Amino acid sequence: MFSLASGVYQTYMAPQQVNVLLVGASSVGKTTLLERIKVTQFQKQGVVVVDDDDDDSPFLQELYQAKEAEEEEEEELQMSSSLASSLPTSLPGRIVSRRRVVEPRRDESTTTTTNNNTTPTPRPKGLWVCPSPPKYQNAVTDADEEEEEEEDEDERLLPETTTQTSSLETIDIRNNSTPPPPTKTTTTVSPPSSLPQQQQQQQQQQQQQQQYDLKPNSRMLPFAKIRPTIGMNLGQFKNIYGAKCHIWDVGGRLHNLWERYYEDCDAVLFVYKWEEEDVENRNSSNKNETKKNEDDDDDDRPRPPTRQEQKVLLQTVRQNIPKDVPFLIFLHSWQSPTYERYNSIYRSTEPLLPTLPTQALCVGNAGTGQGVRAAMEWLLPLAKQQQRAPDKLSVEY
Ligand SMILES: Nc1nc2c(ncn2[C@@H]2O[C@H](COP(=O)(O)OP(=O)(O)OP(=O)(O)O)[C@@H](O)[C@H]2O)c(=O)[nH]1
Ligand SMILES: [Mg+2]
Repeated sequence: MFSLASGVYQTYMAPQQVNVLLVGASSVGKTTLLERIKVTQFQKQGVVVVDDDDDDSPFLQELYQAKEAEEEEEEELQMSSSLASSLPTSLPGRIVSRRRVVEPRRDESTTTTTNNNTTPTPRPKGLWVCPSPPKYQNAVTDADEEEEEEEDEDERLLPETTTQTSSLETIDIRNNSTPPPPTKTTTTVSPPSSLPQQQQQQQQQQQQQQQYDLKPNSRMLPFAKIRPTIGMNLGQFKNIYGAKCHIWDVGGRLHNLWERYYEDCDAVLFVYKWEEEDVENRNSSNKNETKKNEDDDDDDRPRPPTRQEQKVLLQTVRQNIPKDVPFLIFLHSWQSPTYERYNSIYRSTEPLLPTLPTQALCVGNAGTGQGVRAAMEWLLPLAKQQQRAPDKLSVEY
């Protein structure tokens, strides 16, 4: 009888569970992103579903307006560099996705070109640069949001001076043949004293920057407490966009074990660290200094990955994930991505741009939370939808 009742509950009433695989090269900020997600305020229910055919939907009108405004600002920027200071310094997040495809209206693109003898920024054909709705632009202050796991909450509210160590549940996957549920827990957190003081101060300053979509009374784990992942960190969330969500943050150095998760995941969040200058150039031009920094640093992190290394990893994961599984690339920019830099980011990352409706690209910053909510808002509802009707979006354009 009990099993019958539980079966009925599981089938009709229990929230859908979505397993998200969080991968990317070593030290690109995956665990930091997971920590940020823990303190981000999400909605419990699904979000507005964008109907691409409905030109009159308020969401699309908002997009058109945002695009017009953006192009006007681009023109002004080109005309006078002094105007740059009046632009917003940062945006909460943008998503490029084949799913929200709207061809630009002809009249819009022509107005931009005629007035100024300047060519508008080329956009990849059929792609939309989608800004987050304005309601996300300020940190959310709703007080009625229930918390997730109680234990998570306790950890976040610990005072900064606490000596308590573990806040990340890490699972050693090297000898396990299957992913969760967790079988072994180890600690990845160590006291911040192992980092040089100057570095700690810099990281603290970084974290004191504006925070986006932070849950009331929450504070993110300091960077200094985030250690390299040897195994897998499991993030469990009771309700994000109406789904029970498990996030599997698998360490970058164990990338040959990622494949164990491919079959069981419902969505992939690939973190790609974006920097103006490729690490490869920086390393070769400044080898001595890098060596010195490595010696100073007690952290046992490998050197940051080059663009090429990240692309190879990305390609490998993409090839092995079924096309109907939502795949979001989180372009992690450690400097808060500013308004003016978005276009250069998109241009220099063309190979990362989505080719399927189930793929998207989002620029963000795990340190400040910029873009994090937008990313999850795209990923989770789509993963839920795909679980129900897997073939709906898997057709190639
Ligand atoms: N300034 C800044 N530093 C960051 C940010 N995200 C991560 N970091 C730093 O980068 C370090 C590495 O980040 P992790 O989140 O551990 O990277 P990871 O991808 O999980 O690395 P592995 O576990 O080795 O695969 C952190 O300890 C932070 O010091 C960010 O948004 N801004
Ligand atoms: Mg990690």
